Amino acid sequence: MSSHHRVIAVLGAGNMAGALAQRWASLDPAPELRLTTGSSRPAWADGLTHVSHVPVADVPSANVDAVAEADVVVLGVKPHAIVALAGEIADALAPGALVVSVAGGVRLADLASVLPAGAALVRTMPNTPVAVGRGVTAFAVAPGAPAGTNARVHELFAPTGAVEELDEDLIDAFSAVVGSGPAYVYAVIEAMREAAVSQGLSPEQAARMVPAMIGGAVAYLESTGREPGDLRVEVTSPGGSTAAALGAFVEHGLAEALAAGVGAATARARELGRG
Ligand SMILES: NC(=O)C1=CN([C@@H]2O[C@H](COP(=O)(O)OP(=O)(O)OC[C@H]3O[C@@H](n4cnc5c(N)ncnc54)[C@H](OP(=O)(O)O)[C@@H]3O)[C@@H](O)[C@H]2O)C=CC1
Ligand SMILES: O=C(O)[C@@H]1CCC=N1
Repeated sequence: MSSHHRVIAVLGAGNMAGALAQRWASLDPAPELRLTTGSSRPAWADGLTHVSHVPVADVPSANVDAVAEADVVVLGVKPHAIVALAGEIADALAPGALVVSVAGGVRLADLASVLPAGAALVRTMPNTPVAVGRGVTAFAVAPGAPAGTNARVHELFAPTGAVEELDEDLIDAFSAVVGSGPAYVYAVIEAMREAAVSQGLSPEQAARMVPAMIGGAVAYLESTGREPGDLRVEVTSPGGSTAAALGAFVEHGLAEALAAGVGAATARARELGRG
């Protein structure tokens, strides 16, 4: 990480922004990280000398204090609270500070309206695997942001996994697939574990085997570059046991269920953005 990002303030270091902060805290050299929360304590930061934490319940000016001379300011609170938070810290921002929203649904124009004109503002949609450097993040840069803002975002997010610029109008759809996606995968893992146990495997065996199977399937897909449909056919002997399972998936509407879920998430993100 270059000298551009020496001090990172993470305001609202909860599940998502805290996952980003954990990744940045693990870098060598690590930036100085200043975390704020409402009242909760991010236990992962205990004992890390380059990470400070102040809850606003203890120090009402914690957000404004954390922003002073910060190179990057991450706004990590819930969508309904983010515009007020941006307004709260607007006057305290260092000139040129990169302001990063992670809020679902909330549009750049709404954030820009409370920040200094020409602020280096970006809207991002990360996912929680950023904590281990395997996230997938999309971002859109505010129209009035300085040239070079895009490169700063790439540099900041490079250690967290994949990152790509996306038209702001597509970020809600990206959120519904990739931002929320880890939850879908964990729901599948939970259901597969239950199914395994109902067929007689022990809970411990299922807990070990199911994630290893999913990791292996994804690694095989990625390392061969083959199409998932092709790899599916490779497993599915005509008239065999996999075909029986895939037939049951069609009968029970697996593809329709996934499409309905992604549609519902996109619609809900748009609603959240409207407040
Ligand atoms: N979870 C995810 O996978 C993803 C979430 N997002 C977005 O991230 C944002 C946060 O979601 P998530 O991390 O899940 O929620 P969390 O509740 O875990 O995080 C919100 C954080 O904000 C803190 N907070 C509340 N009020 C203030 C305040 N006035 N000043 C400073 N901090 C405050 C909370 O502290 P306390 O708990 O003590 O009140 C908490 O640490 C949302 O906008 C969401 O859309 C985006 C992508 C993925
Ligand atoms: O559930 C949410 O609203 C957020 C956005 C994407 C993932 N979590």
